[in-house]
Amino acid sequence: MKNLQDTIQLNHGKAFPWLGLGVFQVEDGDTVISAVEEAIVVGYRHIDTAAIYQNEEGVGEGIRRGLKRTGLQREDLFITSKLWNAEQGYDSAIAAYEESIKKLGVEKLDLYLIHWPVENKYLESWKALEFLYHEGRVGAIGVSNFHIHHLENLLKEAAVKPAINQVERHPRLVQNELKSFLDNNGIQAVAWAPLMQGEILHEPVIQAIADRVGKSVAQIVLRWQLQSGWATIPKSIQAKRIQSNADIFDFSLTDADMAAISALDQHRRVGPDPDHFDF
Ligand SMILES: NC(=O)C1=CN([C@@H]2O[C@H](COP(=O)(O)OP(=O)(O)OC[C@H]3O[C@@H](n4cnc5c(N)ncnc54)[C@H](OP(=O)(O)O)[C@@H]3O)[C@@H](O)[C@H]2O)C=CC1
Ligand SMILES: O=C1CO[C@H](CO)[C@@H](O)[C@@H]1O
Repeated sequence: MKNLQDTIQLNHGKAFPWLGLGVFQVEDGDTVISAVEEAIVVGYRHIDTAAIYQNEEGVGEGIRRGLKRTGLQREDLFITSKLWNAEQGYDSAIAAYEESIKKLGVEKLDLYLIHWPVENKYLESWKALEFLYHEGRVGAIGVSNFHIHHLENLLKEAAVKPAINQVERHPRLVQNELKSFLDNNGIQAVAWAPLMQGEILHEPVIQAIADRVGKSVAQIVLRWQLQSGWATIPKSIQAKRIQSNADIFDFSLTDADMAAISALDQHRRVGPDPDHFDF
């Protein structure tokens, strides 16, 4: 990937940007409106939200303002939202999708994800997402927080393969086994908490690479994500960081840098393990 507008061809749906803006814990209203608008102005083309973030209305307004300022069209952007756990099931998933697009003020989403693999519910929810996809009401469908065993179970039943699996991934949780499984099945890997929600930003091994390359630790970590084949969605509400997190296309990490960062793996999560999440 050479620039911020570079994309990945998913197994279905439209071209998917390598880098997007995440908006978890971003307050609805002015804060999320400004962050989304700023991101679009500096060149982001993907916004990742979820019903549970309770900011879809502000995200929609930020998108409209960003489009106005840049002269871009809705189809130039990639918008993702997610089905919350309480709404899993066939009819409830369809109703939740309708609610999300209404709040965002868009005709359809480019990608709708099952947020967590709620046991005994996610297969039924997937059938609802397949229905929306076959009807042309959503551009692509995918999953989030699915372990290999959830995916194996889903793939046995699915008529449409998930386009992506969005999971926690950073230098303390490298997820190589899952990545190989996704590669073998043509499913794109997407990293959430790519900066470990800030926890990885003082790591000396990465700091040394950052000093040598002349980039920040955050930029090195985000570059490591992309160079290892993971698309990603860092969150920031600060204009300078939104900008600098996207300024990662003018350098490359060496194989030794990549290996040194991956060697920091401790299989450590900042979020819940999908197998033990209290739904
Ligand atoms: N599918 C799922 O279950 C989940 C999905 N997600 C998605 O992934 C996105 C990213 O993950 P998230 O949990 O937000 O964590 P991130 O790893 O993106 O970290 C965000 C934190 O890092 C700070 N930060 C961002 N950039 C910099 C920088 N350059 N220098 C220093 N600090 C920085 C932010 O603060 P500030 O804003 O002040 O800059 C914020 O506190 C979410 O926003 C959401 O869209 C997240 C969790 C679960
Ligand atoms: O995306 C996420 C962030 O918000 C949720 C909780 O409120 C998490 O469960 C989820 O993974």
